[in-house]
Amino acid sequence: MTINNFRTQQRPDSGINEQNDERINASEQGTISTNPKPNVSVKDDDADSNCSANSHNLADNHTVLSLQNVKVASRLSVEGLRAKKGECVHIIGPNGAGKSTLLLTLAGLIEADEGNVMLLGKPMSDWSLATLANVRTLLAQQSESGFHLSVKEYLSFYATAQQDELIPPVLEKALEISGFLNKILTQLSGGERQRVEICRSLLQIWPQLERGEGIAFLDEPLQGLDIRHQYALASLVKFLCDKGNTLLMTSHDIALSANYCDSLWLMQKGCMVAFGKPQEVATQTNLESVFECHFAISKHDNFLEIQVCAPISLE
Ligand SMILES: Nc1ncnc2c1ncn2[C@@H]1O[C@H](COP(=O)(O)OP(=O)(O)OP(=O)(O)O)[C@@H](O)[C@H]1O
Repeated sequence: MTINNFRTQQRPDSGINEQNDERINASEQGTISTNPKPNVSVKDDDADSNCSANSHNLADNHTVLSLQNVKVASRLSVEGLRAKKGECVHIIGPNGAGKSTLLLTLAGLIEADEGNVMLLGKPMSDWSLATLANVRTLLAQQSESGFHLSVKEYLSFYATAQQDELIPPVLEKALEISGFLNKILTQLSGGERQRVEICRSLLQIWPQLERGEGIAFLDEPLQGLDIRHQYALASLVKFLCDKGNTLLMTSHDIALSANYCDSLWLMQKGCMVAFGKPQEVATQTNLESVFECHFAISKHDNFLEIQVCAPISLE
């Protein structure tokens, strides 16, 4: 298949990025074994429910995304959350906590069994996937394309005709892709590949991101990146949010997330156990309870330092 033929058919990864253009029905296996009893301090007063940080007031014009009483099979149960325009949200929690499930539900790719998910004031069920693709973008985990294309060919599917450069300068600065534009996708290293996928996902809605009207969901974008590119990506995400875009990303780097987000969402066993300002959520009590290991937290030059400070016992 030639590139031109290909272009008229579909974007090369459309089957991956939009999950075969079908919303996943939530009634699948997978269990949350027990309701978590997070011995954590959530910032709201009435936190008696095992599985709830409190609902935000959702009646706010600046709300881009919100959900209420959402349940996804036995994988996710969240009472109320919202993301405001320009907000940079990082979602943390142990493996299997429900971070990806929440992200995909908010992105409209998993249909909730119960509850309401609203995007820009409209119920998620009223959005077609085709329209959604123009409003928000998603970097899924394992979203690598296996096509025999060069990086340049691959990214050109996502660039708009109005773009002066294939890769806008700010993306190039953070992701540094131009050095391997002519390489074939399958011949890139894992981290290079991830940088291309991040670029691809942002190019998909670049005009909206430039106007400060974009919404992006990035599932573990730091995966595979070296430390400088991790922090460059965090800066890029923050930069885009400062322009008015709303970005949500999952992360396993608690320290990075706590320093680079406006709101930190902490999940455990399918539930949101705390959310809000990073220094209020990434507390020693919360982190030790959820991750079941010892943390040392300190602040230097306004930078939160968070590290595991004792070996994990295997006995
Ligand atoms: N397609 C699926 N069908 C059924 N259950 C699933 C499916 N995908 C994930 N699960 C289950 O849902 C729960 C939450 O998974 P999810 O991928 O959202 O966690 P996560 O916090 O993103 O984890 P990780 O940090 O490992 O990526 C887990 O118990 C998982 O086994």
